[in-house]
Amino acid sequence: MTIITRKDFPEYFTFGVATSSYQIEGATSADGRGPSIWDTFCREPGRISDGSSGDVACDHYHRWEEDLELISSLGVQAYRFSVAWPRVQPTGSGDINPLGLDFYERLVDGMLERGLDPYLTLYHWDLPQPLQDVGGWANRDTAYHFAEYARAVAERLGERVKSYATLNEPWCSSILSYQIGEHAPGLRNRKLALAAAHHLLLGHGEAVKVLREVVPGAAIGTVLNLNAITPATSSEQDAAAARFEDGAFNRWFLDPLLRGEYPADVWEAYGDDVPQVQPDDLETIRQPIDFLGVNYYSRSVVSADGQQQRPSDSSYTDMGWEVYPQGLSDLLLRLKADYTLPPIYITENGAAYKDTLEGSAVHDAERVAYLQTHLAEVASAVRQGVKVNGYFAWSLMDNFEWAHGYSKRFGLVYVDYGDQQRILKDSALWYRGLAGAKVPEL
Ligand SMILES: N=[N+]=NCCCCNC(=O)[C@@H]1[C@H]2[C@H](O)[C@@H](O)[C@H](O)[C@@H](CO)[C@@H]12
Repeated sequence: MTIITRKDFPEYFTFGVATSSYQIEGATSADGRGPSIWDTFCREPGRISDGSSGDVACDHYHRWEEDLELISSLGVQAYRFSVAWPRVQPTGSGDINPLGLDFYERLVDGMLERGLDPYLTLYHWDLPQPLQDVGGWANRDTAYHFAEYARAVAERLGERVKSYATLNEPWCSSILSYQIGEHAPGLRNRKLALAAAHHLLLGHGEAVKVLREVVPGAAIGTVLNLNAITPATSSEQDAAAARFEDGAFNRWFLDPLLRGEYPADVWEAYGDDVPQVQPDDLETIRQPIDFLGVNYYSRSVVSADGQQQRPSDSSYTDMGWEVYPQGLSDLLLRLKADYTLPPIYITENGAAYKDTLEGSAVHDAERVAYLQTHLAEVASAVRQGVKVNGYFAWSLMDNFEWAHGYSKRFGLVYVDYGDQQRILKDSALWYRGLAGAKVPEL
């Protein structure tokens, strides 16, 4: 296995850890927070595999200082977190809740006091429920409400926040949520899903306009989950299926954002389900961004019969995702070849494994290997000329893993949900050795 060290990365490279509001904060009714679609979804029987919710999660809302100390102890330079829209604007429009903004102001100032760069995500899936009551992202108005929410956050936090990402993984917020139904609001309607995807992209564009006005000195971008996609065999049918999957999963978001157009082949295939696009929408969506966040976990091996293939010579994480580090460099080189790109951050990469607590240790060798091999691919892509400015491990700590509840652990830090103890896993110790290493004299 390639052993990587700090000198495999450029001097400017940022190492960080990432979380999201609904997955770690808990305190879902504290200080004026309104209900989100995930509060609703978790109460619907059968939606969450262990019947849990984010009501308590990692109790980060109350333990935020301890957690900032924990992040700082990992030697990272940056912390990627998200703001809960329902804390800031409980109904999703109209009145702003100052107590909600107070929490994030405390958090950001706490980061700065510890020398941590705040990387803020405005939307990591916790849509205020009142907006869903009138259609959610399938309703075009939500895009405009999102921009006003972005204004409220940026006006309070300003340029103390180094980096503002508008969305996290719009594919998940639309297709996984409105078509596949695995995530909140749990609908199964492709037309609504494609409308939601369009309005998420439109909301991104409207928010970029607002952020350019309010925080002109901050870096502004967005975050996509992207896969490397491989045909199962060399047959033309499988190659065509892989091309379509790439169009529907990757390009459906990359092309509007970076080229101002939807992929024509996929658009054609969607027929009457395609979204209603107003004349200026794509110009709004394609506004220049200062970075593109890429969340990479695995690759897709696609066959014409639609079956997800599981190559037998690969290993798999506890999510059943293939461990395929080369897919990350393949993806980055493909992005460089096919698009005019802003700098990239790997805003999420990590793995769930069945962790066991042994005294006060967790020997998560598989996760260490996963991180090492994927970071080696990032270093390789950088050597090949891809402008990658940083890497955020998913996740700082075990947390609420959406439809899997607390049954899947992605953290570098183990969370004992019984007493909320945080325990560094071997992967945290390993990551500290890399992220916290002195930058080599050039
Ligand atoms: N069917 N199906 N799905 C295939 C694609 C699912 C992709 N899921 C992600 O990327 C989510 C991202 C999220 O930001 C974070 O909040 C999640 O905790 C991690 C781990 O799950 C990843």
